[in-house]
Order: sequence, then C-alpha cells, then structure tokens
Amino acid sequence: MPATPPVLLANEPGSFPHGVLAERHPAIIRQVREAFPYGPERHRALDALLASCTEGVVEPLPADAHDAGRWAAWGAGEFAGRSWFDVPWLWSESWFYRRLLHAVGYFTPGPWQGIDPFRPSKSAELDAPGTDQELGALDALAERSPDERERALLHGSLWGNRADLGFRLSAADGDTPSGTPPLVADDSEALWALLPPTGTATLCLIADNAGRELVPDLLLVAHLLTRRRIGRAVLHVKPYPYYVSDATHADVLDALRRLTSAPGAAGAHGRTLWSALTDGRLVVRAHPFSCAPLPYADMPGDLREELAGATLTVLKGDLNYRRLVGDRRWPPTTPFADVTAAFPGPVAALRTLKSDVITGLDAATEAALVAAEGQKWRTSGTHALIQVRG
Ligand SMILES: O=P(O)(O)OC[C@@]1(O)O[C@H](CO)[C@@H](O)[C@@H]1O
Repeated sequence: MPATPPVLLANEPGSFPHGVLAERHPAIIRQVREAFPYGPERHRALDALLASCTEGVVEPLPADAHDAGRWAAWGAGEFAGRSWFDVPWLWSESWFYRRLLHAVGYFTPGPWQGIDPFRPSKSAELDAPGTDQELGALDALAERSPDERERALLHGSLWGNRADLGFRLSAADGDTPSGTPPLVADDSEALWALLPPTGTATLCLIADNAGRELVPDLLLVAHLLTRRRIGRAVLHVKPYPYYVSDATHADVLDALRRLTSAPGAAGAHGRTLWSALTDGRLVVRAHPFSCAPLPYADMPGDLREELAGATLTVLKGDLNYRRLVGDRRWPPTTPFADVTAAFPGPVAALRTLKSDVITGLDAATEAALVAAEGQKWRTSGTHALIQVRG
C-alpha cells in the first residue's frame, strides 16, 4: 500500500471541502431557517452558528448536553478553539450537524425537541409524483428474469445514492456526458457470490439518505429476503438527523408506509418488509457511532462485534465510503482490500462519487476518467462504484 496521505482538511480555498464549509453549510442554515416558523431564540442561535462555522472557532457543547462526554471522546476538546477549516473535514462536517441540531433545539426539552429540521424536504421527495412512477416501474421488472431483476434492484439502490431512484437495467451500460462509463468499478459478481440463496445469511446495510435512496435500499432488502439470499437484515440508520437527508428510524417508517400504500409489486415488497420487521428478520439499529466524525477503523467494540457476525456489510453512499477507506486523497489505484482491511468481515461499498476520496480503480479507468474530465469525475455524482472485499 502507498504511504498513507494526510486526512482531508477544508482550508484550501477552491477545494471541494472548502466549498462545503464556506458555501454548503451557510446554504443549509438558510434552508433550515425556512423549514419551520422557528422563534427569535432559534434564529439567534442559527445566526451564531453561521458566524461560528464560517469565521469562528470550534466551541465545546454545553456541559449539560446529553452527549458532551461522547463528543469530548470524539475530539471536541482537542479541536476546541481551532478554526473549523483547520480540523479534519470529516470532523467539522459532522460537528456542523450536531451544532445545527443544538441551534434548533432538537435535544432541548421544549416544543422543538425531536423535530427533524430536514423533514419538510425529506417528505417532499418521498411524496413527489416521480416516486409513484418509479415504484410503478417495479411491476415491469416482475416480468424480467430473476437475475435481471436482481441487477436492477442493486442498481436502483446504488443510483438511489444520487437521489435518483431508477430501476434501470441500463445504468451500467449508458455513458456519462463525457463518454466515460458510469460505473468506475463493478464487483457485483463478488457481492452475489457472498449471498447464495440458502436463507442463512445476515446482511448489515448501513443506510445513507432517506426518501428516494432509502426506498430502493428497502426494496433490495425485501427482494433478498424473498429470494432467500439473506435470512436476516440489520438496517443501520442515524440516531438523529444528519447530513441533511440521512435516514433515521422515522424516515424508515415513512418509506415503509409509502411502500405499503403503493399498488402492485411495490406494495407487496412493503408487506414483506412489514412482516420481516414484526417477526425479527429485519431489525433497525441507530448506533451512536453512525453519527461519529470518525472513520470506521475507530468503531467501538460492540459495533465491531455485530458487524463481524454479518455475512456481508453493505455501506451506502459517499460519506460512508469516506469513513470506510479513510477521508484521504489516496492514489485512486490504492487497493480497496488494503484500505478496508481493518473492517470486520466482508464489506461492500455502493456509492456515487461525490467527494475527492476514491480507491480501487484500475490504472486504465483512472486514465480514461482524467483524460475525459480532469478531476471532475470525483465529485460530480455522475459516476458510481460497487466495490467488495470478501
Ligand atoms: O453520503 P452521501 O449522502 O452520498 O453524500 C454526502 C455528501 O453530499 O456530503 C459530503 C459533502 O458534504 C460529500 O461526501 C458528499 O458529497
């Protein structure tokens, strides 16, 4: 393995991480302000957060915050007093969402306690007419061969990470605008090989976004249970709202209701999931580490033990990928197996490319991407990967 590059910071103007802190976070604060009729106190807290995250320094959580100790262990003490731009980018982003929830009173006893500031946008996406069309497309899939169906559902889950639910049999076959293949790595055969139809496998699926990503994730789980490629699934979601649209347990229930009330194949999948939840073949977990500002290499013992017992852990999305391989600008040809060696048990990443971090490419693929797009392919979300370490 090449020398380990440093973790990404956000202190280089013009870089992708810098843009996230300098532009995306202020835009998220604007969006949250408009999401609900928060009172003056909440607006003042949002003003203070805006000033802190753009020009200020990391300030510790109030000592009586329920998770002050946890965050201290995760680095809040070490980074206090430093500019948000000078601490690891993974850390400052995570910190932003924790501070945002503090600003809107999510953890504070009172009327705003437990109100997800991102709920309006999550609901709008789930309720959009496009979702009906996409769920309707499942009926046509029922006429395809089991292998084609499976491939389409896997790709639905993969491309759902672009918040673009499409059960496209053609997803891997089309071209991006630059003429390069959409899939930059495809270990799907290895993924299927890990899940033969014996009904005994346990799948841990570490979810990412709610709505139009979570729906195809759930459909994939329903299909795997039905085909007995798995006997049990553990769905890991976030214990509180995070990275705008990350799925919480409430979002799982919303997605499930959307499915069970749909006609045709979508409704049937919804009922499969409902009964799997009631008889324990499907379990939802919200481990605190799911919102930790740390790589999975640092996961606590209880989570490590749980994932070690899984036949396969699938991690969805860009952020989970960054946490899986380390939030570093690796040479793209760094072997995926090397950077995931510390992960307990077989692991698969399903991700569209939305940040600079990438590993496991072959040299020819990297060269073609760079020739066609410079470095844009890393962050544009038009490329995706399926990587597996058995
Ligand atoms: O994890 P996800 O939902 O696929 O993507 C998260 C994301 O939008 O957030 C980060 C920037 O804020 C990037 O890693 C990535 O672009």
